[in-house]
Amino acid sequence: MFLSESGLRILAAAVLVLLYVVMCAAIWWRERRQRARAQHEAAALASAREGALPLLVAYASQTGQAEELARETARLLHTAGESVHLCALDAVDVKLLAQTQRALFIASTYGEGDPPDNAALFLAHSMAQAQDLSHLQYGLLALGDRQYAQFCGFGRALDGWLRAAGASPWFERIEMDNGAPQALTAWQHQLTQISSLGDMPAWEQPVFSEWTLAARRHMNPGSAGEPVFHIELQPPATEPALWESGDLAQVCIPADPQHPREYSIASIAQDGCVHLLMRQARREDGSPGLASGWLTQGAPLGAAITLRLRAHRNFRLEDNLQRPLVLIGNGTGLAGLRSHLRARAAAGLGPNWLLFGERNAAHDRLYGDELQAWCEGGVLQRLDLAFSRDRSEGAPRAYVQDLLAQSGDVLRQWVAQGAAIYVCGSLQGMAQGVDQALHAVLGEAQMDQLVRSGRYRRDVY
Ligand SMILES: Cc1cc2nc3c(=O)[nH]c(=O)nc-3n(C[C@H](O)[C@H](O)[C@H](O)COP(=O)(O)O)c2cc1C
Repeated sequence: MFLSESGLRILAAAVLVLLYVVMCAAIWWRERRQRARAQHEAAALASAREGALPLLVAYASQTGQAEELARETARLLHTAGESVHLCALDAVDVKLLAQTQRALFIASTYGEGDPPDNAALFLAHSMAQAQDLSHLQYGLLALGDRQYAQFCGFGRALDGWLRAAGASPWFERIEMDNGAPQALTAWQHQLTQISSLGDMPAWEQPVFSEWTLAARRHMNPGSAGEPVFHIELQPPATEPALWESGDLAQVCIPADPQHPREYSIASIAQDGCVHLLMRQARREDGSPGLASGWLTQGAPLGAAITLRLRAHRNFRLEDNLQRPLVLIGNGTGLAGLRSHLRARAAAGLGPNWLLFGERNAAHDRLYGDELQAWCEGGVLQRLDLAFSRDRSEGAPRAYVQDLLAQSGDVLRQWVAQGAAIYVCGSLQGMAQGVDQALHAVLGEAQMDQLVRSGRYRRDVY
């Protein structure tokens, strides 16, 4: 039996609608399962030792390393029979501290000795006042990198504040330089001392697997900046590769396997492979950077890449899924924003507004066709681009933060309608400037409220 042309069209439309319904149902089902799992985890952690005051495990984490260590710490203590309260430092206030007798803090440092975003309010409010914490015993693991002048700056400040408030450290602050395993061993040792509940179960090591370098495309030929590449990595056939938009990929490179590099994922799980947007870094002698040089140039197509997906909860959509989104970034920061836009396009969610900055329109329109198609298809309700080097003689350079200042009224409207703001890209220059512009347009109180409610999220480096 043959169908007429209109019959075929109806059939094709019906199949499309069916596929769409199945995809929506799958997304809904996955979210339901994730929510149930999170509730179950929280209830299980809290109920381990009925009656005992829970041990507080609080993390200050920007890209999730401290958070990951805090989760593993909480899991171990819980398995050892402790009742544990796990949360971000911003969720800790004076009242909670007054009721807490034992606490573990795991805190990283950002900017130049600054706290991560999810500890900024704690610093501004709780740490700004003197408190009596003489009832509190605590342990502290500070994460940092000795290449920065203010090594473990925030962890040290937190430790100093706790001591000044009369809290008693169980042990001297442990400082972890760039993920050094010795610090982790010292931390694990201290945990066995604190819990005094018998042997601690083994710490779960992160598991890497072998992915395949499947494609690589030069994105900005002729650019005044360093070359940028779109890279596709195929998961191993044996493993389902699941991640959420906003998550990170950790890559181990052969020349430096002890220090995995982290990149924002530019694709979504439905794409079937991880996309990265990577700029080739240059060393002082002009040679390509160790990791970016290998991934953008050294490794041949088909090469095995040792990779692990890492949840980046601070930058996921989570509760903001149904909200309007304002996405702001520059350069390769488009990666994290693109994953959100692809997720929004797949789920048919909006409205979305992208503000993006690069150097020259002629060479640096990263994913330009895709952005154009999203504008035409309605995925992007608004697209504002700032090309800093395309300026008329004598005019000042315009950056993405300047676009924000120009669109103040529109931004205020979007936020009034419940929008969440996501920023991805370089901290120096872009994210700091954007933060100042947002404060100028929206005001302190509104920004405080956005941070508190998880509507201002950043993946900045
Ligand atoms: C933009 C940026 C700024 C940083 N600034 C500092 C710093 O001032 N002092 C420091 O010790 N570490 C600094 N670090 C290193 C982080 O603290 C370190 O990578 C940490 O492991 C990150 O943990 P997290 O993923 O929990 O945020 C910085 C890292 C980045 C990307």
